[in-house]
Order: sequence, then C-alpha cells, then structure tokens
Amino acid sequence: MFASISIWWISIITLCLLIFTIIYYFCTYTFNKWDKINVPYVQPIPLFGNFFYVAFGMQHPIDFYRKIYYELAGHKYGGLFQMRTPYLMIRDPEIINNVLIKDFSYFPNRGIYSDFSVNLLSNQLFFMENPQWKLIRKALSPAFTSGKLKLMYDQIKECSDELMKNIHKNFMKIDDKIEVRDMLGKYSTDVIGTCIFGLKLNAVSDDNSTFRKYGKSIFVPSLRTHLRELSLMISPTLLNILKFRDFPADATEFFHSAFHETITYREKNNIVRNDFVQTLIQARNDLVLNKSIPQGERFSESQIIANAFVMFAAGFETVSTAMSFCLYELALKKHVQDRVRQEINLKLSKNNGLINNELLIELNYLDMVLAETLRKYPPTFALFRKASQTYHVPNDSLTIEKDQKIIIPIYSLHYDPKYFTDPEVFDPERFSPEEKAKRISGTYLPFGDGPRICIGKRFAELEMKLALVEILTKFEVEPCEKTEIPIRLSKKAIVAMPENGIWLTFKKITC
Ligand code: HEM
Repeated sequence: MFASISIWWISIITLCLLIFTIIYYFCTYTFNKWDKINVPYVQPIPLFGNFFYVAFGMQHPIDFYRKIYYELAGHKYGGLFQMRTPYLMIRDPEIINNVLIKDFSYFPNRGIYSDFSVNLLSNQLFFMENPQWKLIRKALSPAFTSGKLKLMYDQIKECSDELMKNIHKNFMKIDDKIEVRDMLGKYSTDVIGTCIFGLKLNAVSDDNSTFRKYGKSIFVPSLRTHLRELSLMISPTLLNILKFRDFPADATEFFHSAFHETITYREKNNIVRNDFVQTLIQARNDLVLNKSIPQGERFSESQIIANAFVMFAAGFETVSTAMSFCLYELALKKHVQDRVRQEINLKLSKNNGLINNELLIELNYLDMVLAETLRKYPPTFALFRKASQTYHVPNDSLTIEKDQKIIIPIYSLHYDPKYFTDPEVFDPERFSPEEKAKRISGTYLPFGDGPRICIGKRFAELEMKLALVEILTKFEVEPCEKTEIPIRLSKKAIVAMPENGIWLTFKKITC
C-alpha cells in the first residue's frame, strides 16, 4: 500500500516538475538572444522580460524606454525584452539614419502585428507591410503636396473660425478657464472631417458629436488595449486565441460605415472634388477595380476604407495634443508667448491684417516654438521597424537578423543632454537656423524619418499654426489654479497624453 502511495506522489511531483519546466522554458527561451550574438542587454525576468512595471501600469512606456536607454549608455545599441519578445534598441544616430533612410530597403516595415481578418480598420498604411505599403503610399501621397495643402487652407480656416467662435462663447457663458486638449481635439476632428472626408462634422460646437465620441474612444487608455499589447508581446498566437481587437468594435463599425457611405455617395452622385476622398476614389479605381493589375497587387474595398480611417486616427489626437502642449509652455513662458505674438502682429501688419497660407509660412519663430514643443512632447515616443532581411551594420560587428524588431527611442533621444542641453527646459532657440544646422541628424524625430516618415507632417503643421495664430492674436494664455505643473502623462495611453488634461486661463486682448 505504502509503495503505491509513494508512486502516486512521485508521479504527481514529476508531473508538476515537468509542467513547471515547460512553463519556465516558455517564459525564458527567447532570453538567450543577445548573449548569443554578444549584444549588451538589460537583464530580463521570466515572462515579463524588462516590461514588469509597464505591464502592471506602474510605469509609462516613455520612462521604461528612458531607463533602458540610460542603462545602455556608452553603447550604440542594446537588447531588451518586452515580455518575451526581444527588441533591439538603437541609440546611435548614424545607425538610426541607416535604418530609417540609407538602408530603408532592409527595414521597410514597422513589424506591428495585427490580424487583419478581425481588425478591418488596421489594414492600412500604418500597419501594412511591403510591397502593399509602397503601392498605397504612392497612391495617397499626392493628397499632401503643397498645391493640395494650399487648396485645403480655406477649409481649415472655416474650422479655426468655428473654434474661435466657440472659445468666445465659452468665455462669455462659463468662465475664462478652458481645458485646451478637449477643445483642440474637437477642432482637429473638424479639420480632418472636412479636409480628409469632405464632411462638416461641427464637433467644436456639438458636444455630442459621434465622430468625436468614437474618435476619442480609440485613444482612451483601456484594459483591452493594454491586455492586447501584453498578449502580443507574450506570443502572437496567444493574441489570436484571445482575439483582442485593435480598436473597440462599435468604433470600428461606425467608422467603417461612415467612410463607406461617403465614398459610395460621391461615386453614385458623380461628385468630383480636389480632396482626399477623391484620392481614395482614385486609389480604389487603380488598385481595387482595375482588373489588369496582377492579383498580388490588388487591394480590397475594405483596405481603401481602412486608409481613410488611418488619416483620422493618426491625425486628430497627435495634432490636438501637440497644440495643447504648445499653449501650456507658452502660458508658462510669458516672454516666449509675447515674442510669438510680436512676430505674428508684425507679419499681419505687412499683410493688411490678413491671415493666409503665405503669412503662416513666414512665421519662423512660431516654427521654432512648435519644433521645440515636439521635441519636449513628441506624441509618438518611439519608432518601430523590423528587419525584412539580414543586415550587417556598416563598420560594426553587429548583424541584425531577419525579422528582428527594432526600437528607436524618440523621447529618450530628445531628452539626451548630449544632443539637447538642459533637456527639461523649453527653449525654442534650439531650433534657430544656426542651431538646426549644427544638429546631428537622427537625434530629432517627432515625425519619424525616411520613406515611412509621417505622411501628414505638413498638413499637421499648417493646421497647428493656423489655430495657434488665431488664438494668440485674440487671447493671452496663462496658467490657472487647475494647471498641473509639472504635467503628468497618462501611464496607459499609446500616445504621450496628459493624465488630467491641460487647463489654462484665456484673457481677451483688448486694443
Ligand atoms: C503633430 C502631429 C503629428 C505627429 C507628431 C505625427 C507623428 C508620426 C510619426 C512619428 C509617425 C511614424 C513615422 C515613422 O515610423 O518613421 C507617423 C506616421 C503616420 N502619420 Fe503622423 N503625425 C502627426 C500628424 C499626422 C496627421 C495630421 C496625419 C494625417 C492626416 C498623419 C498620418 C500618419 C500616417 C498615415 C502615418 C503612417 C505612414 C506610413 O507608414 O507610411 N499624421 N506620424
């Protein structure tokens, strides 16, 4: 009897040991990656890698990358583990330039996984991989030429006029304190609506705007997005089993049908306009309906719709957050605000008081202020790439294997005192023509770089400058008792976003 009990115990213990060994192996077997190729790395812990505090919402990814960046100080690159997935962080500007620009053909993709069969709206420019990415980027780029931007000016101006009306209304009805991120989020929703989709959304004046509601829901930090990220870093297979979606289902449905209706309405009614919807219709004709192109190069209807969505998703939160941080810094730095206003007023007086596209182009100091805002608060805090083939780093022993995921830590580079002295200080002089000429390329990357650089960069700059000119010529912005100093960033957001909004006082300029 004793013999059978001990056999039973031995079997149980052996089974437990076996299960423990399998789990331990699963949680750690990727961790020898950097030792094998002699790359410095930060010591991981089973399953979580270096990502433990981020996984439990105790650390912002920005702080996480910053910590790794400094632990790898003195090295051109180094390894880290986001859960079980090994990433190569590149710190050296020359290698960064090789990856983004010079040797782009080795790194054409971001390597951000999405199962397109359940995430229809992710099947677009941002997530797409070569060769499809190249085809669609070529088809959509003509929508953002300087000629096209000039044509969009009047539409953006209409939105900024609405914005100003709303600020005045708010001013008279409520008080002089405004949460600027919400207000500017409504403005950027309207701008994208009219310029990209030809839709008058009126989010600025309509508190119940559905576009605004669903737009916000894409970026609101949620447990779903967090768990999605974590399961992906543990294993894409796990993500496929758990089927976490990239975006909430109701938002996906809403945007899919809204964009589908817009495109089909234009087609049915033969409406031809010189705007982004027209570019999408053209892309649909060339890449979906054209039977003469090879099957592999053909796109689906749903991919065209997803590319309408990406302009909305990538364009509204980034712009409104950047403008809000800009106003925040100007409120804290009165002398910089005065100088911006002086420049605007000087140019306005030479332009008969008229705000137009040409005037905006001439506002060089405002450009410097915006550039410094995007240095201090880059909405996208890191760039991602994946090697599509094995790559030997020139003049170095490192070989980057095919499929290796790469992180370029924008935020850490922007705060490295080697490249930006006193990085915590907001100083637009860093972007004077002389300082810009001295800057080491590959250290300032708010819009990314190379062929995959942000497609909406110039559109965003135009939109931001116009709203800032309108606001700063009519109001002085100041901090109030609700202004958070220093500002705290949300630990869960996928873009650099203030935790509690940005409250500022608006004082009417009377003269
Ligand atoms: C302040 C505003 C903005 C910032 C800071 C910003 C930043 C970025 C960054 C860092 C990337 C990744 C670039 C890379 O990987 O090298 C990106 C990509 C992208 N952005 Fe923006 N963006 C802004 C506004 C916009 C706007 C207004 C639009 C659309 C109208 C837009 C559309 C896109 C798209 C579609 C991509 C993917 C491009 C591709 O993969 O080919 N962005 N953006």
